[in-house]
Amino acid sequence: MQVNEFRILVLNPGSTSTKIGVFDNERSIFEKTLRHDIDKINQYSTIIDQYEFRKQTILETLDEEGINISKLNAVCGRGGLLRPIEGGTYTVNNQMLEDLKKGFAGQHASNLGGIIAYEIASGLNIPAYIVDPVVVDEMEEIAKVSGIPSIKRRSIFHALNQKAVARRVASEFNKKYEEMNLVVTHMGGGITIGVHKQGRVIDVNNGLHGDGPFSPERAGTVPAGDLVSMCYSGDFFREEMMKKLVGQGGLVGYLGTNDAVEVEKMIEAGDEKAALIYAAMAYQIAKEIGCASAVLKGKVDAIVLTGGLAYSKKFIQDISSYIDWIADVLVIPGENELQALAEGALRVLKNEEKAKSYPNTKQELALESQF
Ligand SMILES: Nc1ncnc2c1ncn2[C@@H]1O[C@H](COP(=O)(O)OP(=O)(O)OP(=O)(O)O)[C@@H](O)[C@H]1O
Ligand SMILES: CCCC(=O)O
Repeated sequence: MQVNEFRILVLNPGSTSTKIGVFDNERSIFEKTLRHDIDKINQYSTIIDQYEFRKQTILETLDEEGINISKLNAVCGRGGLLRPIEGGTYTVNNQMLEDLKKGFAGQHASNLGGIIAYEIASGLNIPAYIVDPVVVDEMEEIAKVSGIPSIKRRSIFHALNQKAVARRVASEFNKKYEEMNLVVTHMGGGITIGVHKQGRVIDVNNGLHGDGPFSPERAGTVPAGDLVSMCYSGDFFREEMMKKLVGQGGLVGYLGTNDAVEVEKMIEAGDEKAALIYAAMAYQIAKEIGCASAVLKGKVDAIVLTGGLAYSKKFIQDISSYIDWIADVLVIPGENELQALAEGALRVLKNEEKAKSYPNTKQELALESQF
């Protein structure tokens, strides 16, 4: 390593895997997806209980790969369901650890990111960070009004990938992220459409709890009156209703799979129901992009499509046919979350940005968990 080069370990825990990477500055020198046996995962009653097992698996893998962790300068994990905070790189502190452990805004595998990063980093006396967790909240007040006074719209979305992709697009335009107006659509297991106005995501659908287009495994917005009737029908427990929204909604609910590749095979084989549902998912995404463009009053520099579904030419064509009159449509398939974590930590290590302290404000600290 040269002077001014920083070695960063990055960790992105997902529901059945943990993606890890080691970066020398922006350059990846090692990346691996550690797949966890589903029976092993199911032995633990909560996500937090998986902490020791996942940490050991990471450390053993680094050892097997001959990566000497004493050479690390920082560890950076994907942040989880914390209090709503603005985007950026945060130092993992005691309040954050407490909120991640109890799941301040719910249980999510990414809650483990900050905890494991902290545990590895503190043993090495180096800093631990998280970057752009799913609860990044830069929404304007007007966007939070729901129509029922006791319900506030919430910002839960693919902040890490959306912001990384938006920065990349800005640099392709030779501009700063803060100079661009972008509509960024992440299309994975969940789907979120963010209105990026000059470096802030001023409106976005809550991709986790039933809002926006339906997705491979989530229901998105559904007719509210019918949902209330189902809840009170006596036919379903609360957990069953929640699963209809997250896990068993969307493509899973209609077609029994969350795999869009599989759905495209069904369509090629002449399955008309699959064709209708897949077309409806593209239609709902396009409608949401239209809404996001209205928030920007039509001043949209580009529409960006990213996430796993962006690998599908058919799906991209279908969405584009509704929205390409609004602005150029840029396609950046997949997600680059490990790179984004490394870059977030690096901006701080190089003193280009100051690490933020969690929580940022007294109002954030005063919030009470609803979970
Ligand atoms: N080549 C492809 N063509 C069509 N669909 C694809 C292709 N590759 C991946 N997908 C689909 O993308 C979806 C998964 O996307 P992704 O991997 O971004 O999700 P995830 O990481 O599990 O969830 P999330 O992005 O919400 O965190 C699946 O429906 C998968 O079938
Ligand atoms: C919407 C938050 C990220 C996810 O899909 O789990």
